[in-house]
Amino acid sequence: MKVLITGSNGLLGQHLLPLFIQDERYEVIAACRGVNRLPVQNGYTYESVNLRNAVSAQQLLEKHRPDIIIHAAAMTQVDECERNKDACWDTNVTATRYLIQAAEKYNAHFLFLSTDFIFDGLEGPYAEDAPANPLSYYGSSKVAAERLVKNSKVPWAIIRTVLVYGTAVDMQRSNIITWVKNNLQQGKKIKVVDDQWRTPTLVQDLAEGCKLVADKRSTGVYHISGKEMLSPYEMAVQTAEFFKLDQRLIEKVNAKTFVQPAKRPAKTGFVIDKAVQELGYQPHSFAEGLEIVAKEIK
Ligand SMILES: NC(=O)C1=CN([C@@H]2O[C@H](COP(=O)(O)OP(=O)(O)OC[C@H]3O[C@@H](n4cnc5c(N)ncnc54)[C@H](OP(=O)(O)O)[C@@H]3O)[C@@H](O)[C@H]2O)C=CC1
Ligand SMILES: Cc1cn([C@H]2C[C@H](O)[C@@H](COP(=O)(O)OP(=O)(O)O[C@H]3O[C@@H](C)C(=O)[C@@H](O)[C@H]3O)O2)c(=O)[nH]c1=O
Repeated sequence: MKVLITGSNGLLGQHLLPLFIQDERYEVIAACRGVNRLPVQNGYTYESVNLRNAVSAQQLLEKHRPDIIIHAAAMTQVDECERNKDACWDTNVTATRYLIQAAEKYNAHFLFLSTDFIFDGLEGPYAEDAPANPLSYYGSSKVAAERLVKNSKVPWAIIRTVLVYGTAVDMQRSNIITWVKNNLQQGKKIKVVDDQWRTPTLVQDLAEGCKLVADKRSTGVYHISGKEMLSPYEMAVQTAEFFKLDQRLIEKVNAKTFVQPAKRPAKTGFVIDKAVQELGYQPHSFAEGLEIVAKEIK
């Protein structure tokens, strides 16, 4: 069984690869732009490709004809997406369309990664059937890409997740744990909001959720996230406590004073009952997640 993982240099991609490489049922193709940044360099095929290029995307699938495509590649810097809408659309929507068109030629199973940012955050936590109403351009691009997936002719699954944390090699963007830890360790003050709510997701749990969907060839929409609802402020305090760092450096702010270029939905978070019941998905708690991340950082 051939599986293609796009965005393999990214936070999720770097944790998906080892899961599939160690499962001898799968032949793994990793695809990303630029050089392969993965620490493990054998046991799979790496393809350097810019998925915004239609011919490259087409040729990637024609060459390998993967049975399963896990499309994790995206432009994930939400504020950058607001400032550079064309790049955001080209990467998150147009590249997805190219892959779907190529997959339809031989009916590959298409697994698409999406986000809680498709919701407006007025009524979280959200189940899979909640109506989308994105506040950011990034969120809108994911709504558009989901629509392409849902209207495609291939068997598809959409995995939505929330505020992913963990470590990876050469991460292009920090995440809440590494951001809080690095700043406090350097004695820097940080302003953290206490009026946004998320169900933060350990990257290993998200990777496991994707593997469950792939193994079972499940189709439909699944919410795969952590199980606890926390504010970034609570996450920051728990991170400081865990790493024995100075909590006085954490200044509690709210959306009135803390403004980012792209509007964030206030209260998202996911109801994960469907994934638990249908897939056997079982995420770690945030405290367990901190333990796991701490072991990786050492
Ligand atoms: N992180 C989070 O909190 C959440 C993530 N998600 C979704 O999960 C998925 C994975 O996220 P995550 O791993 O954190 O994202 P990352 O930003 O860590 O990784 C995304 C990867 O996609 C690659 N990529 C971007 N543009 C292209 C392109 N044109 N051609 C080929 N590769 C490209 C990037 O390459 P390069 O390394 O060169 O930049 C990067 O390796 C994404 O679809 C994201 O929207 C959903 C909710 C939350
Ligand atoms: C940078 C920063 C963030 N925060 C809060 C805001 C937010 O709730 C949380 C994370 O903020 P960031 O801007 O780092 O991350 P953000 O862009 O909000 O993360 C999003 O990424 C995309 C890919 C997704 O799909 C979403 O699920 C979500 O994970 O931390 C602060 O309170 N203070 C700060 O200085």
